[in-house]
Amino acid sequence: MPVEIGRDGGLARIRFDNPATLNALSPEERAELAGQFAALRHDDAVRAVLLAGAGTAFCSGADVGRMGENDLPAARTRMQRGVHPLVTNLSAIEKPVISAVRGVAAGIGWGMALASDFVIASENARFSFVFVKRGLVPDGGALYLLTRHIGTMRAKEIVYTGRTVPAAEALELGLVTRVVPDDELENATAELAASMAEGPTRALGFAKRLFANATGPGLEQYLELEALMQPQLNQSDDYREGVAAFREKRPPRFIGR
Ligand SMILES: CC(C)(COP(=O)(O)OP(=O)(O)OC[C@H]1O[C@@H](n2cnc3c(N)ncnc32)[C@H](O)[C@@H]1OP(=O)(O)O)[C@@H](O)C(=O)NCCC(=O)NCCSC(=O)/C=C1/CC=CC=CO1
Repeated sequence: MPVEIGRDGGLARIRFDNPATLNALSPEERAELAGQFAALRHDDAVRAVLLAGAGTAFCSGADVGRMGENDLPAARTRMQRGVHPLVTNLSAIEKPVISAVRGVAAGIGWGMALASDFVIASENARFSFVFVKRGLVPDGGALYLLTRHIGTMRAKEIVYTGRTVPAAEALELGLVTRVVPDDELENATAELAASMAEGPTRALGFAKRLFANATGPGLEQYLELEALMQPQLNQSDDYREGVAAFREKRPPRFIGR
């Protein structure tokens, strides 16, 4: 199973486990994960959640090998049923969620980390919204979350270039909670997760809901707009080229439509 679920007292652990693709997620795995997030939300025995990746990466986002084209209605349905529940169900877990990021966190992989309450990164962690390189906009609420964390000006530079943000810069920007040496990542996150799992779960959950409503309109409203745009890009020549370029291991040659 490429997504592993484990329990340790009040702590639920989720591990993305497909190291050959840097833990990319297929559509089926995204659906499975969204279901797991919904279950964790309603499980009173769960008091904190830890997300991590197997091997050298956190998660490289959607499996590009599985990225194809859909007609407009199908692409919209896929966004609303297959991508958005991942981030809405994760954000709706009213318990502390901790992401332990080693190596790559890209695309929806970074989106899930951004939707967490704590991001503990190892010194080799690197974050990127590669969407622009595939001719797409960031989805799963990534742009919304990034803007809330660092403001529009800095978010635009990261989104428009699709560049990689190394751990040290992510810390400076306020995109991660802490950076630790690689060999301390497990201990640092286990300690934090254990203390959160022993916390006043209800108060922490309410604080989380207040944070979600502290600035601007809600994530769900934003996602409606996203679901109008990404399906249109899914039909474009530049999307086709972006996916082909990744598969053929060459830079994309975009034509602007
Ligand atoms: C920048 C990278 C993340 C890391 O680069 P690097 O460290 O040089 O590692 P690579 O050599 O490129 O990768 C090692 C192997 O893993 C395979 N791989 C990596 N990422 C993926 C992936 N996402 N899907 C499938 N396979 C992947 C890679 O091919 C290598 O395998 P081989 O050794 O056999 O060749 C870089 O890897 C990279 O850019 N990866 C792709 C990132 C990406 O485009 N993610 C998807 C973004 S879109 C998204 O997340 C979500 C959605 C939701 C659904 C629908 C539509 C859009 O978006």
